[in-house]
Amino acid sequence: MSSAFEVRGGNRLKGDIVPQGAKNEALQIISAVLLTPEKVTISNIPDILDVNLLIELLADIGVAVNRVSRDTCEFTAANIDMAYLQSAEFKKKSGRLRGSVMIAGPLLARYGKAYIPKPGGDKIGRRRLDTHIIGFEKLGVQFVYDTDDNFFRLEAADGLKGTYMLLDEPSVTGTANIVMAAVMAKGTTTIYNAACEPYIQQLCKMLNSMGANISGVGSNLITIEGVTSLKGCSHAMLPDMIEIGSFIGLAAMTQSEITIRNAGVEHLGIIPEKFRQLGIHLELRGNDIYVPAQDSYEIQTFLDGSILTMYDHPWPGFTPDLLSIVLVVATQAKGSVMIHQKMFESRLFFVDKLIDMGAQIVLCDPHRAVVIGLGREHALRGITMSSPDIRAGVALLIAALSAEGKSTIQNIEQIDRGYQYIDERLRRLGADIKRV
Ligand SMILES: CC(=O)N[C@H]1[C@@H](OP(=O)(O)OP(=O)(O)OC[C@H]2O[C@@H](n3ccc(=O)[nH]c3=O)[C@H](O)[C@@H]2O)O[C@H](CO)[C@@H](O)[C@@H]1O
Ligand SMILES: C=C(OP(=O)(O)O)C(=O)O
Repeated sequence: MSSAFEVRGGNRLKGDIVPQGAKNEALQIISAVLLTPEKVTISNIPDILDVNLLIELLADIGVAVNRVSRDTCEFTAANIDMAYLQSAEFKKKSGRLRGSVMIAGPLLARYGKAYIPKPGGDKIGRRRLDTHIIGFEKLGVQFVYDTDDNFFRLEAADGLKGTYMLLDEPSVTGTANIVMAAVMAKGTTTIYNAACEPYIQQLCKMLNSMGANISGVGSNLITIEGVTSLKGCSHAMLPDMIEIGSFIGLAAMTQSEITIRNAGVEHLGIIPEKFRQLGIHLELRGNDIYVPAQDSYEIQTFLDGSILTMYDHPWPGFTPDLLSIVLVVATQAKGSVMIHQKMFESRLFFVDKLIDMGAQIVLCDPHRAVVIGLGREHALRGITMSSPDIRAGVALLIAALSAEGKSTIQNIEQIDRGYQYIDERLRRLGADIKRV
């Protein structure tokens, strides 16, 4: 696969686009197939690098994988090769994605043992696993951590026992991991300060359909009554809300009229409102989102007239994964906004590329950037740049599509990790983009 996008900016795009199945839901759901020896059928799976890698990893461990169609897979985890989990190959492959960390919870539930090599994912700041490990410990797991290769060996010698726990922070993958570990623990597990975003809700819904007994779904207090075994099920992934937010931003930035079909609007929480705060018009039409072509958009101020701040917060707050998109869209707005990325400390450095393109941004510190919108007084100019992480990569792509002239975006594996056939789908909307 080639590794750069060549983009000629300035085209107004037009048409319909259907979001892919959600990447971050898929990573949880596909890990959960390890909880049963029975067949689990999963549909609306996005065809993206991270998800394909996780599927490959499961196949390596011994899960029978039958790809029924491009977006549907049957998984049967009847025989698991626990020895493989200590191999150099497993460590290497796991290190290529974040989601690999979530195979630990199900393995602990089923076999009382698991191994976590240093996970991959975006290099966007420290990404500690304390919430996962401390949660497992509370369930009766002992661990040994090898600092040389960042390898956790986990074992519940006396089995897992339900308990009350108050999480240090509402970690998304941490909550998923602990829930999966607890579904077959003895007795009742109560998790307070749990993450409660739609993907966690989807995971709990799936586990309940497999025979688990989870209540409090959608809240930050999850109660799990342990059961002895789980059975197979079918599950369909929600549309990817981060992709949906990216398309809203793309439409506004390129002055395009785009309809995002089957957007799962009831699961989007505060996302549409955040784009409206940037002055972007969008209409929810049934399950679709219609974004009209807009010559300009004006960032709102707070009620007292002071400059708007947009910051990330655990669900139902605004996801950190859309702050890079909001930031790039603000560069062509009228008005100013402070972007405050509270969760990750290295996610805003990509603004230097936007500044090179002509955007007016002050990076105050690693967490905060002030964007002074150009109000379309002049266009950004195309440059050659490299994509540092998945969302910054797409933010740069959006900038390039709106810019004057040619841009080259290198390191697009970062974008391919999370956006399915993105060049092909954007071309269908009229974008001038090719892989080189
Ligand atoms: C595979 C997957 O699903 N990845 C997502 C998941 O990562 P992941 O589950 O790894 O992220 P966590 O929820 O654990 O936390 C993300 C970061 O935010 C910090 N933190 C978290 C909660 C909090 O209240 N305060 C705080 O500072 C954590 O210390 C950590 O550095 O959730 C993140 C937060 O939505 C998203 O960016 C990732 O795309
Ligand atoms: C940070 C992200 O992904 P990961 O957790 O897989 O690195 C993301 O999806 O924006």
